[in-house]
Amino acid sequence: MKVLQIAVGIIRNPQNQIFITQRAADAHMANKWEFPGGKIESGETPEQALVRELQEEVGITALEPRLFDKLEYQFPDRHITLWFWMVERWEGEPWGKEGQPGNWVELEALDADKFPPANEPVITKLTQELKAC
Ligand SMILES: Nc1nc2c([nH]c(=O)n2[C@H]2C[C@H](O)[C@@H](COP(=O)(O)OP(=O)(O)OP(=O)(O)O)O2)c(=O)[nH]1
Ligand SMILES: [Mg+2]
Repeated sequence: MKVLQIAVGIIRNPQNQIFITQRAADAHMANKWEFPGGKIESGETPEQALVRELQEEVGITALEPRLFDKLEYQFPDRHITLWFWMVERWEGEPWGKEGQPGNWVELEALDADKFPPANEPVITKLTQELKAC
């Protein structure tokens, strides 16, 4: 059983849009949409991993990310811990740097069915927060 720690960024602009990317057809959770990010490597803090992954995958440097949520999820073949960072300031403009599709979507239009099942609670939390504003 694989045990993985994952750091991902919820990249949110002032118009309440979120930048999401699509996973490759040959990856775990193939073709699902995701918050960009990836595995925390040994010796890295979750925040360092987030900054590195966002540079590698979407070409931005996250500034002052804040931890929004931390979730555990058991897949049939792996157990993951997801660190979700809210990223509201960054340098550069996000794009699908590894050739993956990327899109800005309205926060209220985020569809949990298009994401891996592990993301459902965080998507609910995000859309509820918006209603509370
Ligand atoms: N990036 C990302 N991964 C997610 C999300 N939700 C979710 O369950 N996952 C899972 C899918 C994968 O099993 C794992 C992330 O691994 P990854 O494939 O992005 O890892 P990585 O970027 O380091 O890629 P690699 O080069 O090691 O393949 O977490 C999400 O919103 N974003
Ligand atoms: Mg990744």
